[in-house]
Amino acid sequence: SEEEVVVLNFWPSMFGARVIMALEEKEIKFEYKEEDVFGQKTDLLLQSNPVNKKIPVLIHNGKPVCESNIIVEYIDEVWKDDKTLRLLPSDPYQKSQCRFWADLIDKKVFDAGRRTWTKRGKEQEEAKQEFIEILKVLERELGDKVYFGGNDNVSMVDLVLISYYPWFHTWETIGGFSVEDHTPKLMDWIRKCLTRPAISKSLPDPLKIFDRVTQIIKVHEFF
Ligand SMILES: N[C@@H](CCC(=O)N[C@@H](CSO)C(=O)NCC(=O)O)C(=O)O
Repeated sequence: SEEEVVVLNFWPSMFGARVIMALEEKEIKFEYKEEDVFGQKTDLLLQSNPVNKKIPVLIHNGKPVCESNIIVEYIDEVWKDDKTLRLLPSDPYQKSQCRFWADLIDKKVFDAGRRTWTKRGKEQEEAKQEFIEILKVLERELGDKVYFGGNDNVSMVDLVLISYYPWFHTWETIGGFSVEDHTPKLMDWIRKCLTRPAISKSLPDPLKIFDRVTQIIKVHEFF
């Protein structure tokens, strides 16, 4: 087809991963462009996202879309026919709940997770507790469903939360805890998501992330 879809990404990014997973789950062809966001940003990135200068950016027929969850909704709206997976419900109320959980995850999981490796002592302990607490809230929300999106397919909420999974190993190792111990049913959901090729092939390798973080800690002498 004449559609041109380009994604500007940075391989460890949970925000970029959910955009890639959305494209893969909906079987949309796209061109992947890696950005060295903490080094030299390309002119394409600076022109495509002049306000925040961040990845991910989706460029659809030359038009840039920024902010990961806005990109996922755009993808869901633009590519929708009866044989394409829908990532958000069409019912306004159900859609509002989907947005609520995606927003909560990006507020809480990102912040607490990051502090499990950037803080030490009491602050690290607090971050660990917060992280485990939000996972428990999410495990309760999942309940007996297979996915957050229901029993047969993933939704935007599943993609947003699973996009953090590659970071769990780092947070558990540095933080000294195990997600499995606290939220076994959420671990089952993770394993279920990872059986989906569109998800497993789009997520960065947890060990590569761990290596990168340990390098950052050494270089910045965080502690
Ligand atoms: N709210 C945005 C966050 C994107 C972001 O932080 N991108 C980071 C890389 S991943 O951590 C980024 O591009 N940072 C470059 C910079 O801050 O200059 C979204 O959801 O898309």
